Amino acid sequence: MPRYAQLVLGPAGSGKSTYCSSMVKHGEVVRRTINVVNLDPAAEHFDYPVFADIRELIEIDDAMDDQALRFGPNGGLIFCMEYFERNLDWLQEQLGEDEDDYFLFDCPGQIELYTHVPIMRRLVNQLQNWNFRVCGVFLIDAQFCVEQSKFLSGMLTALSSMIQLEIPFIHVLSKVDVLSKRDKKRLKKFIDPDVYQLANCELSNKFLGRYSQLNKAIASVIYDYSLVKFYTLDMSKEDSITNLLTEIDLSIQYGEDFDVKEPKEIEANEQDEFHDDDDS
Ligand SMILES: Nc1nc2c(ncn2[C@@H]2O[C@H](COP(=O)(O)OP(=O)(O)OP(=O)(O)O)[C@@H](O)[C@H]2O)c(=O)[nH]1
Ligand SMILES: [Mg+2]
Repeated sequence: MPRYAQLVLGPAGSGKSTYCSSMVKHGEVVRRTINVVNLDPAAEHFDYPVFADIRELIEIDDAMDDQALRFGPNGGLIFCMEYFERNLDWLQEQLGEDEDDYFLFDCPGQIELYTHVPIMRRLVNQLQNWNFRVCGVFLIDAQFCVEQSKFLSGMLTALSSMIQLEIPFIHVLSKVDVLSKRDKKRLKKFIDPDVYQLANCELSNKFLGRYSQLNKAIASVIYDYSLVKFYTLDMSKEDSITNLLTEIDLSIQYGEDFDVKEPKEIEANEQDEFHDDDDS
């Protein structure tokens, strides 16, 4: 039986850890076990029950306090992730070998990990060797959408991660509950955006107008990768979480391998329950 993994990605503060804890809570409601692994050596706070924590292997202070290394926060984080990459047997030990496990990996927000540093790609390869079906869930703070150029830059980061990791991706606009009614209406044009229209919309802005060729080129790259589908996540609505999890499960064919109960099996179970009721 395959195992299932979501790499929860996105810029710092986009809502990755909050997403993980809301998925765990949702799992409890629908009686599904969803485990979370913290992969952020610099994490200070999260409120989900952590199944495995990279900080038991190495944490950011180990790198930054070392007088010989003399790292700053970003260099220290990359150092920690390189150390993690050399010690993936630690992760294997933590994950165990149970079948049809479902894990969320709460990843660091540093962009370097998704542009040119190969660590996350190696992690994906290793998880796939351990029989995991892996997808990327990329969060962009919906408040980014107030300005098209910010939104386009968020999309480029998502595109870079897609190219780097070569796994199915679900793109999420997070923190929708924070938006005003007006901004929620404006959001519609970002869910299935006409990227060309977006790229051109700032021509009026004198400064940005000079970059119209660049914006058009960015738009065509994004369009070619059919990146433009976004899902919204409004934490205040249970069905928003349900719908998003359904899309993600589809992208990793979660549940396709469960043995479908034959009708007679279901009937027999119902009979048993029926008799049990009689005996009680
Ligand atoms: N209103 C609202 N606030 C949110 C939501 N998701 C996250 N936040 C807030 O946004 C801030 C950052 O959320 P985190 O979940 O820590 O973001 P993160 O991506 O894990 O951040 P890093 O680990 O630093 O990269 C916190 O103050 C959260 O309470 C949301 O859906 N709605
Ligand atoms: Mg976090």
